Amino acid sequence: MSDMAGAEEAAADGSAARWGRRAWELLERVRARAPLVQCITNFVSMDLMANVLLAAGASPAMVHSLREIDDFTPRADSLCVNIGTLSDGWLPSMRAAAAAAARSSRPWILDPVAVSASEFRMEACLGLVALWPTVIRGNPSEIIALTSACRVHDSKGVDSFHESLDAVESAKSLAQRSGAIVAVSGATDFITDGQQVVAAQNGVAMMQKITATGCAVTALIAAFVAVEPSNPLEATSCALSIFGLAGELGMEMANGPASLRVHIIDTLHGLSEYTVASRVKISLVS
Ligand SMILES: Nc1ncnc2c1ncn2[C@@H]1O[C@H](COP(=O)(O)OP(=O)(O)O)[C@@H](O)[C@H]1O
Ligand SMILES: Cc1ncsc1CCOP(=O)(O)O
Ligand SMILES: [Mg+2]
Repeated sequence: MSDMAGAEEAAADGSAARWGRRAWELLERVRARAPLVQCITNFVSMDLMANVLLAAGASPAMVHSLREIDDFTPRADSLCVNIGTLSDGWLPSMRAAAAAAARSSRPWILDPVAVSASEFRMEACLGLVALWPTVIRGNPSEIIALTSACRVHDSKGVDSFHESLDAVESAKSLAQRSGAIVAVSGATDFITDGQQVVAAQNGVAMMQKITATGCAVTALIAAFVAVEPSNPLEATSCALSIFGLAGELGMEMANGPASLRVHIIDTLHGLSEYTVASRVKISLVS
């Protein structure tokens, strides 16, 4: 091996080791502090989202009545807003909670589920993006559609019909315009602040066959950002990688999507320092 190749490998190893330690540090912080994560989310995802947050050590609360926002949102450590089953009744709560979180300097995270499915969803999301989300996490089709503010008529609803790499430029542009960290999930998750791009490469394809895994990882990001609000780029990258790692290890015991769902929750609960430090795959792309 040449000196240069050796130095590059050492640098890559050093960076991988640093991300492994960082992911463990933030998971430990979530376990120690049990951040209260307010979730205004779709009916499909409520159970998985709450269980993923609990398994990671956070404290979920599905609180969505407009009449509770002023009392509750400023006391939560972070807020997760998910438009998966959007209705006229819930949109004012989402707006009020996002504004309350921003006012009380609490991080809040947006999941623009199926944003291109209707004019109603797109307008709602654009309005929410204007309320300064800390992070926006979507699948590639959602991030591309939201960035161009366009309705894609061959949309597949909540599932993506693009690869995550296809959405990196859109993600950068959305991050620059919104001031949010933007995360695109997929075989490789890409996370950007509009300048730097980080890749998180844990996960298994079977995770796409379980409804609400995307919603659940967005809530996990909310928990990680709650304990590391000053560096949402790193917190988001670590949350995505840890969730993917739970998927990888869970898949070793699973027979299909239903048992994988259970094993993801169990694995997340039991992750050890050694496993996280040695298996997290995060790298700076640019
Ligand atoms: N092909 C894949 N290989 C590995 N992990 C994947 C793959 N597709 C999605 N994931 C993971 O599954 C989770 C949900 O992502 P995704 O399916 O893109 O979101 P959504 O459910 O919102 O469409 C993420 O943690 C992501 O990293
Ligand atoms: C099936 C479905 N329909 C409305 S919301 C929802 C869940 C979407 O979950 P995810 O975005 O994590 O796949
Ligand atoms: Mg989704």
